[in-house]
Amino acid sequence: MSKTTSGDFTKTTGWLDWYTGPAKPQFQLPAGAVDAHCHVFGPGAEFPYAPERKYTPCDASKAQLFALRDHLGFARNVVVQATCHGADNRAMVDACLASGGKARGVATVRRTITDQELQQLHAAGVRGVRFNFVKRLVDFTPKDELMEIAGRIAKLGWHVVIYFEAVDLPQLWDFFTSLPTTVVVDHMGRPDVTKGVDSEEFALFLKFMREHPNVWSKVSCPERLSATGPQALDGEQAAYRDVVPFARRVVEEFPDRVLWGTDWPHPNLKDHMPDDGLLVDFIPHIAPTPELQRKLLVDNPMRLYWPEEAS
Ligand SMILES: O=C(O)/C=C(\CC(=O)C(=O)O)C(=O)O
Repeated sequence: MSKTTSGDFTKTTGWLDWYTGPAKPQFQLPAGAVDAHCHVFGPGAEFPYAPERKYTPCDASKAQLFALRDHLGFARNVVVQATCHGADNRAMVDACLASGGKARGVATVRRTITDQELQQLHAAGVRGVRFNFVKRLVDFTPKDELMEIAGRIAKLGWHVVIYFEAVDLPQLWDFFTSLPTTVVVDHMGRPDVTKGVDSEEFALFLKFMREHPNVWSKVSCPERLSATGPQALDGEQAAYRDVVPFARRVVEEFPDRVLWGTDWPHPNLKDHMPDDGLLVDFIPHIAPTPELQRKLLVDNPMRLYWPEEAS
């Protein structure tokens, strides 16, 4: 059944709604596992979508996110501000506050934010800001504004999450490598997997991580990166095989600097919507040992988002 968008909003034409009734994963997540990349959308009637947004999604509430967390076997979430909410962080903050300490957040902020507002975000559970360079999602923000924000949030012990396409890494390199914080790359910098894991493009990404110990990567979103599938649908236990070598390479070379997340509710997918239970079953293909799984799903996200509890 198609899902709705409440308030004065109409979903973008062709919008794919998140999957209803996901499978129970066959892979059993380690105790304390963190879904370190997911979003909430609205609901629009309560938390209006931003005027500058590039898409209007179906609603995806905090209650629906928490139900998915429990169903899949995660203990915690990191809720990342989605561009459809611009720099209005209220929906993400509301989810963090309602989670009883089980969610932390990544915000989008402008240079006009006051120190007091940053403190309020911190108190709500925000531990990072996201800088988005994907042109179909956001308008350009000057780098001096971003660097100024990075300097301010560094003082709070936060990190910067960056989202970009692989072809843009060379031109963004100098900016990224001068950021003063831990830097977390979304979705491995979106490699073109048809070029192969030994391509120059992916080698540059690995070099970026190798030469900069403050750079981490989310090895998430195979459903976005895959060219040949198979899709995580209909019980498929070996989905997105073309993405596995990329994520596995990153997990094995940088086991202490990787994170994983569902990316629920999967904004802007074009051809299919994955079954989130089967997406979880992707994890042992990229992190084949219990030790790698524990680092990816528990130790690393706890160190970054709940350092006061990390062992
Ligand atoms: O959810 C993601 O990570 C990826 C997105 C959406 C996004 O980043 C956003 O709207 O903020 C994408 O590739 O369209």
